[in-house]
Amino acid sequence: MADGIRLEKIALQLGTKRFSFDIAMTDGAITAVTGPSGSGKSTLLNLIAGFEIPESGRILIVGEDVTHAHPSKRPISLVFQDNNLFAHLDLVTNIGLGVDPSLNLSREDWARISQSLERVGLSGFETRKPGTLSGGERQRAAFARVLVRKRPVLLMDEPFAALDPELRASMASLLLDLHRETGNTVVIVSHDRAEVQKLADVVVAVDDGTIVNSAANTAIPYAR
Ligand SMILES: Nc1ncnc2c1ncn2[C@@H]1O[C@H](COP(=O)(O)OP(=O)(O)OP(=O)(O)O)[C@@H](O)[C@H]1O
Repeated sequence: MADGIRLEKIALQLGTKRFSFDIAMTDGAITAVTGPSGSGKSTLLNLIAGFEIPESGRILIVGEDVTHAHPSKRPISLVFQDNNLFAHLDLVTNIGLGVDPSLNLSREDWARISQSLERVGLSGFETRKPGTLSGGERQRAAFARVLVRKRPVLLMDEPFAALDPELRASMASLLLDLHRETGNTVVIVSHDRAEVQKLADVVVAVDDGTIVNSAANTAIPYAR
């Protein structure tokens, strides 16, 4: 199968910590990244997103070498722990910027933005600024932006960590719906075993700055 994301002989040092990654993630699959705290899971996502540049090696996304490309030039959407929402802008504007950075949006685009807020349970929050939301609401707003952006690659770092179990499960189902609709390549860092089982096609284990295991999720796929 084609590679959605490929990290070829990547080497990076941050402070005293050395990282080396060499892995191919299948196009159109959901890859869960697991491992102990401090093992390098976020660093792996930061490399793919372009927030860290490797000292050597190459990063390819859907076949294109993006090793030195600016994060905004990579075909990815992100839901990271800090949500990447602009504090001074309301939610519809934050999500609208995800569709078009110059906010040149059609009536249909605005309708899709409202629908995405509705899908994550944030109807009526359109004019709220991120600072007035709870941590879980901010995570859901960041996910609403992903729903309208529809990029081929989605990177998520503990996206639902601040949510209670019920909401967490419903956001995981929404992620699966999006994945089935778009066939996107998803990389999700998660500590939640049930979530990994439910979502992942492949589970990658990171330890001490490198990948120590990569295997198909043994959960019965039809149970997803
Ligand atoms: N800019 C930096 N300078 C120095 N050390 C760093 C830097 N960024 C990350 N590290 C270190 O690299 C290691 C891996 O960090 P990373 O955030 O990738 O871990 P993680 O597996 O995502 O952890 P967690 O599950 O706790 O979020 C940690 O020991 C961290 O302190």
